[in-house]
Amino acid sequence: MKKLLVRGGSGSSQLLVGESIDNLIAYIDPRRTVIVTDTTIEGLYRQRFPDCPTITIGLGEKIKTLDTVAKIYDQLVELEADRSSFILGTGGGIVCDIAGFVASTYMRGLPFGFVATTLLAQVDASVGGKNGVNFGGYKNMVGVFNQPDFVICDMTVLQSLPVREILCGFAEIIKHGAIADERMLDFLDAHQDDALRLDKAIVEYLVYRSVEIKAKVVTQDEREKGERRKLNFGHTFGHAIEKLTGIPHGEAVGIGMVLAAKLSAKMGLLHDREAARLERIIAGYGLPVRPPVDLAAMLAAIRKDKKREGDLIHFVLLETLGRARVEELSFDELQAYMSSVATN
Ligand SMILES: O=C(O)C(=O)C[C@@H](O)[C@H](O)[C@H](O)COP(=O)(O)O
Repeated sequence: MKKLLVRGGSGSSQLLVGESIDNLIAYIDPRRTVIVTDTTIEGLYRQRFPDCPTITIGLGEKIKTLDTVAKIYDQLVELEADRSSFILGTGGGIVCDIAGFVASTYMRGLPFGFVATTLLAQVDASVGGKNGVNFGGYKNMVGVFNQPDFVICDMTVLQSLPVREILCGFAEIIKHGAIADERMLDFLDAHQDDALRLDKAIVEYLVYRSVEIKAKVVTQDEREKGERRKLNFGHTFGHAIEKLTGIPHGEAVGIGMVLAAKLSAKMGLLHDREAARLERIIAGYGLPVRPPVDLAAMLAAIRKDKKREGDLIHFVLLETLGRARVEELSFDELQAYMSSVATN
């Protein structure tokens, strides 16, 4: 097991890559813990959870709402959870986002930790202290920055994931390579088959390296005033596509990264050959690369993005593979560049 640390304003978070869920008891006091999980994880791992009260929520992005949050508050009241309680979010990104938000707001905040059970949650969603829910159909519109005490990433639980879910995790891994480490892209290229069959050593390296990149950025800029914006590479188009089509987050981010790389090339930053290479890597990991909706619809959805300030949007571009930069673009500029970018 390898440990990393995220230092944030609200405290530090220990990231435990390769730790087993069977050692959970070393990190919590079961008498004070309430587990928040979903029906799939409860079915698969209930026997391995410590004996604690458990709140089980449904599945899918549609339940990531304030209604679900309110239902969890009701159950916490029922369980007489108080300020000495501890919330353990056990599941994928949706469970972690909701559980972290509930823990951060119930009685003005309880301590919490995560067991991240999907590849996407291990490399991204559970790390960095962004906890929140969707509102009005728009992604993560209501939330807080608040670090979990710990995140456990147990590699063995990944074996039970559906293929489509695993591929979504690879989208965020590729993103970390694209913004911060070209050698990681080389590695992803060279070890594609082993990575896709979840070879333990290969995947553990990719999870560790992703978390290392993310932990460094978040420690520098927890509240996303500058450097952290780069972690949103591919997410401006990605969130728009996710809202418009309902396809899974990682798939939408894969398409969003292809579009952002093409935009970077159109703006004279990234070489066309590099944009094409990134697209090839994304496609090689079984992810879609063409937007299933037209540009006008995506731009309309982007107008509601959190990164918009007036008529400007902070857009993450690539200068080269492994190096990102954030530019303020007006919607007119974005439309002008994108209308000459091939999207089919
Ligand atoms: O942690 C971050 O910061 C990120 O932007 C990582 C993203 O991959 C992640 O999906 C994040 O939750 C998106 O945040 P949002 O603020 O754009 O909703």
